[in-house]
Amino acid sequence: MRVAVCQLNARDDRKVNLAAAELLLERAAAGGADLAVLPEYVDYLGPAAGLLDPEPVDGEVGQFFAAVARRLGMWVVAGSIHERGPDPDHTYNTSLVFDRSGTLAASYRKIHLYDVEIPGRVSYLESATVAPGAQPVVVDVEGLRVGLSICYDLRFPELYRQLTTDGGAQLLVVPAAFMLHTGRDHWEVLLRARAIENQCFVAAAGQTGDHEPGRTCFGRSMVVDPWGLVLTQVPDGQGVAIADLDLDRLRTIRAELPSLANRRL
Ligand SMILES: O=C(O)CCC(=O)C(=O)O
Repeated sequence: MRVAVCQLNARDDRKVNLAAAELLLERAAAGGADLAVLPEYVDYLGPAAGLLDPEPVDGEVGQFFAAVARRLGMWVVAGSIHERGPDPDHTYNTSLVFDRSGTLAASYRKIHLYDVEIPGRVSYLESATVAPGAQPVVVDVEGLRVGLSICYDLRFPELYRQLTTDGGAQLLVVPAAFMLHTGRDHWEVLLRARAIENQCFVAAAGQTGDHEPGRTCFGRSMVVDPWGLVLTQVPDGQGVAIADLDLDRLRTIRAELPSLANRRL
């Protein structure tokens, strides 16, 4: 299984964002990727006032990614989009997974919402406009078990443990828009920790660069192997990085260092 992580700088224009995402997906497909992962909020990253009416998963944005997946014959994790929420004031932050025929194979609503106040650095109250999901999701991608998550979820190891032990995950995907302030110190450490402790591959696709209003994202999208080694990463700016997942290596690591089997509950 060949996996691509696509690093994007989404702005406040849905049409422009979708076109940029499509270009990155085309690069992933040209590189032979079977599965490509896009970042969180691939449809829109900008002032709340500029957000178009949020749609259901089969709205225009969903249909757009379905068509791209079908045209490229590639699995696509449309990182996350603004899904119509439970009331007019709240959306869901939802990841969509399309198979090679463009059929929606799974969707996952971000469970952990980013409500953080670091004076002078980060001020974010995601729960003011987003309703949380409640259901962890693992999807079968041609025999590969893929656990879904979004951005801030990365700080909650119990979610990934559940995806792995209950859901049988072998690959954990993390679409994100990690900010520069936290990302530069925490992003890679957290991704490698989730990979090591769950003995899973991790494919993490981040937003990069500046976004209105005043948000700068860290980027550094990467694929990590179950030993915690970074197989590939995207430098600053938009781009794609591709890695082959060797499932024999995953099985060997789990057999030789059986920390999942050695858990004491
Ligand atoms: O956890 C972090 O540091 C960043 C999380 C974030 O930006 C998000 O969930 O949108």
